[in-house]
Amino acid sequence: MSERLLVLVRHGQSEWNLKNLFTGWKDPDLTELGVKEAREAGRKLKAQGLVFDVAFTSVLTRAQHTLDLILGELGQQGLPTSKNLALNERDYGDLSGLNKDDARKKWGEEQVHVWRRSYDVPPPGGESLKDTLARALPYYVQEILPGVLNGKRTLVAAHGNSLRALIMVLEKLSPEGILKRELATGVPIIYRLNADSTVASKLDLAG
Ligand SMILES: O=C(O)[C@@H](CO)OP(=O)(O)O
Repeated sequence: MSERLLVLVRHGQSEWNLKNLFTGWKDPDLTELGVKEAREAGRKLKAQGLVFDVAFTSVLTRAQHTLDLILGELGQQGLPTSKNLALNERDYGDLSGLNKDDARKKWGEEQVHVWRRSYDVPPPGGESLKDTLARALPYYVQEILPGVLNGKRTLVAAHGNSLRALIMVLEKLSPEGILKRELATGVPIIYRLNADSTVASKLDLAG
């Protein structure tokens, strides 16, 4: 049976993660720690004996830089890679660039939590997770999943919320279930899929 391998990894810490700013479609690069996290992710995947046939990422620097660093650790620079806006972080609209603690003071903890983690409530001028899923899921189903089911060992380096959208589908999470799901920066999650595209196994390389 061919290995239906799909690895998801959120980018390493970005300059705006460090400054606690809503980022969305803004395009900061990785911090030094983010670079280290990305390299460590590559080392962990290499230690698992993994080799990839194809990679996917967003059009944002922090995800592309993370992917490059991971592939460097794997000795797989130049791996065929698709870069697409469909995998971009959720657009935080009017909140982009604002400090998250300042936002909590202005609008309250609960409202900010709803904007950050709920399924269908968008931040002002931005995308809800549902909106993000509406662009990420078709891309996953049409561009990523067919290769995985045909045995192409696949690596996806993207963002906290675009990956939460995919994980909601992969792990069949409800809107309540996805509410409390967080993705650490630079921590690969290794999925192996069944022939019917459901999850056979999941390994989170945290710690
Ligand atoms: O600001 C953002 O774009 C995201 C990811 O960094 O933040 P949050 O985790 O609050 O959705």
